[in-house]
Amino acid sequence: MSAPRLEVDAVSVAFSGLRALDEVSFTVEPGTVHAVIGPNGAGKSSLLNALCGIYPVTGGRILLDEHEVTRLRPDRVAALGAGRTFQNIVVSPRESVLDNLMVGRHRLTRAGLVATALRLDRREARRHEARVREIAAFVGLTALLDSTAGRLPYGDLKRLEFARALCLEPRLLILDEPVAGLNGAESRELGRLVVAAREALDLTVVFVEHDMGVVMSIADRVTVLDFGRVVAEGTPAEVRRDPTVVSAYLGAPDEAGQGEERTPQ
Ligand SMILES: Nc1ncnc2c1ncn2[C@@H]1O[C@H](COP(=O)(O)OP(=O)(O)OP(=O)(O)O)[C@@H](O)[C@H]1O
Repeated sequence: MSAPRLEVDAVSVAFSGLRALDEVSFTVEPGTVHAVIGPNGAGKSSLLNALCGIYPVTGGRILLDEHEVTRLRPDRVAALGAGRTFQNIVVSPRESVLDNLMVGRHRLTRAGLVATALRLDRREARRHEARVREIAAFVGLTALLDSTAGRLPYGDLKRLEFARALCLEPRLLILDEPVAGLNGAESRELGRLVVAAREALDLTVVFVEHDMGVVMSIADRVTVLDFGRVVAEGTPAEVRRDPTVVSAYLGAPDEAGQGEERTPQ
């Protein structure tokens, strides 16, 4: 299975009168890394939740290749190959890193989560564990596989979440603020891993991120949201120069040169 094309066509999401997304359209070409940026409350998380079937879409269409996923339940969207991480880390703190990653495999097991919980057929379990170990090595978690997830430093937890999304064997990888809270070196490393995963696993990637350094260095294209609408789209260089983006989001440097924008790396 190859990297899919994602088409978001005039998608709206509303909460009791509030339009979190207002006819948002953009296309993510197969095998590309696409960033969604915008100020707080712009609708970025609502967009990811709409893509995954978590938030009901009130208008428009979402297509993953030829499949319309607009009104599918989250498990059906996942079955078509969408795997994601969340803004707030969601791991089982008392379980080991390995067990947290094995849970990421449940979509791929014959009977789903119940079988995972009840213990898989031995041979199938060994096959899944071997794959999980490969992914852990790819993300640099091998030495931590037996560690209790709840005791990991924040940077390792973020990598665990990323690895768990990869364990779903997604074709479309959706990341909500993958580097939030990480220091510069950790952010660059995770950014590098996203690009490496895209290449090694033939993925299409959509991510929301506030760290402009990472956005500018790993995204092929960027969609900018403000008040639930697309205000700009283009390559990182184009978006960076767009006057609407500079005033709405990046922040023009003030007279003392203390603008909000973070320097791309
Ligand atoms: N479940 C919900 N119920 C009601 N309103 C919601 C819900 N989720 C989001 N909203 C509203 O929709 C708008 C967009 O929120 P959203 O979380 O998508 O923005 P965001 O761009 O992800 O912000 P941030 O960068 O702070 O995460 C906001 O006004 C928010 O209050």
